Amino acid sequence: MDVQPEMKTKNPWHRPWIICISVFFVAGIIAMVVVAVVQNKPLHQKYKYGIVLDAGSSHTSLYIYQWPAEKENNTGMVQQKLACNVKGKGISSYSPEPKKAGESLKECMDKARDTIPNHRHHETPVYLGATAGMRLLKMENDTASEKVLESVEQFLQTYPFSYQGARIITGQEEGAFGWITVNYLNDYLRKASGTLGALDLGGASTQITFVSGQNLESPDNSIDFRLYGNDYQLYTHSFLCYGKDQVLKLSLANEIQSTNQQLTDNITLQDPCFHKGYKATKTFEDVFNSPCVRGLRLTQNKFVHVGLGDGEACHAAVRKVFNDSRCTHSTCSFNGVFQPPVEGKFGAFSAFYFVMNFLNLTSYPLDVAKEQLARYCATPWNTIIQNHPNVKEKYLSEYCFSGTYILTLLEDGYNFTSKNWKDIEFIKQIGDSDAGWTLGYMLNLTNMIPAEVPDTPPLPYGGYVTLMVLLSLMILVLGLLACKVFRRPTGSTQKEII
Ligand SMILES: Nc1ccn([C@@H]2O[C@H](COP(=O)(O)OP(=O)(O)OP(=O)(O)O)[C@@H](O)[C@H]2O)c(=O)n1
Ligand SMILES: [Ca+2]
Repeated sequence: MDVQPEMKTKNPWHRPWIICISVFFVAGIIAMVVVAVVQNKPLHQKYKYGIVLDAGSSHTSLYIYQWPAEKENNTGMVQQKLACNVKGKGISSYSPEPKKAGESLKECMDKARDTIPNHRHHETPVYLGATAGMRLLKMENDTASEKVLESVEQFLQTYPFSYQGARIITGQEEGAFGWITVNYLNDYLRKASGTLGALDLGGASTQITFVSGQNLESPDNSIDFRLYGNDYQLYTHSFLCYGKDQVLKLSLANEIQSTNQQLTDNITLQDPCFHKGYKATKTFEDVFNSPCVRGLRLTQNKFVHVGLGDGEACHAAVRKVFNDSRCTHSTCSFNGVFQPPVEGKFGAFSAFYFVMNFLNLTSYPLDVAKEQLARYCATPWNTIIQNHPNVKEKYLSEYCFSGTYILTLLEDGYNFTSKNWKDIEFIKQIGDSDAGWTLGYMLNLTNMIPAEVPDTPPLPYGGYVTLMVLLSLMILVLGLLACKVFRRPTGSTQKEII
């Protein structure tokens, strides 16, 4: 019968306050675990947005960028959400009817309005930057370029976004922001170890930008940045008129002028850069209607453009668009422009990529690329059309010329060699974002690339919560163990009870 008092003393759960404390302990732990799980669960992200329109010489593209709202100042957070190609030609082509320049953007702007959540519209900045096509129009006709810009300005302001301006960006900006884009997307800016040079080829201009350890002899070619605590001295140059469409005009004009034929109707231009069997009637105006092409201003007269398909002769013809004379610096690229020797790795994008990718030449050594291109140029026009039934004939006819121009520009112009050719990577996108100047432009204008490294807590938030829960669990277990040890009845007390 004396068993009963012994049981009562040994089982602590019969004491209400112990039950109470235990319930609170367990509830506390459950609460902590729930908080940790909820906090660490990927949040339903709230994004902010920015829109940049790239008004290029050949066409306009609209880009929507997005980034997590609460991580505005963190690095590497901005991504491309949407790219929309505006139908038709570039805005500079609307100079005879400027009103239509603005309206041409409607489809893509409507798409932007539908893509970005309504409650973000009013705070979403919209920028339009125009490049070489508008630079040329401004040179030719300042009033016409103002009217085109006014037209796009007025049109963009009819949308509910935060309009931030439409302007012609400089060649230096185009080069530098392209460099920022590719280095931001590769996450090279926070690391002090190496950056990626940027090569951009458009329809009307081309840019080369890289970090050079050399003394930059010409101030026009030098840009300094301090980004994430690192200083960069960039070499950059933009060659107006050396985009692939303008160079084609330059080259045709050279060839026409060297035929020594009377420039009347129906002269024949035998062109090594077009395929054998290619024949088209073109007007002199098509060739001479640009401020890049000096000399003749013949209007309605026509010529017959006939292909010869001779890669070597094409290379010789393309070389003539570079003027190698008079370099007043220690080293030059071409046309007397200062350029230190190329250094490090390069990303080559826009038409560098479109053309080299079409020709399947993105991953060969220079010598092999030259051989393959010569073979492509020698392929008869009929075969080319049969092999690419879905490519517009105008574009198809120009790839031999464009490929030859790209190899010539890189080797003879920028002085790449077969040794450092492998340092050029032909890229379209990095992750899901297109390589180009637009992202860098927006990052700069929204102050999203700080000069100094932003202060960050030593632990990420999720890690912090997990650590706190683990520590609490450990303290709890230790507490319970301690309770058990201290409450274990000693032999003498047991005896007393018995
Ligand atoms: N898929 C594509 C897209 C474009 N192009 C050609 O590539 C050239 C350059 O295109 P792009 O880089 O878009 O030039 P723009 O930005 O319009 O010109 P710029 O930068 O000189 O203002 C143009 O001749 C265009 O016809 C191409 O061959 N294949
Ligand atoms: Ca461009």
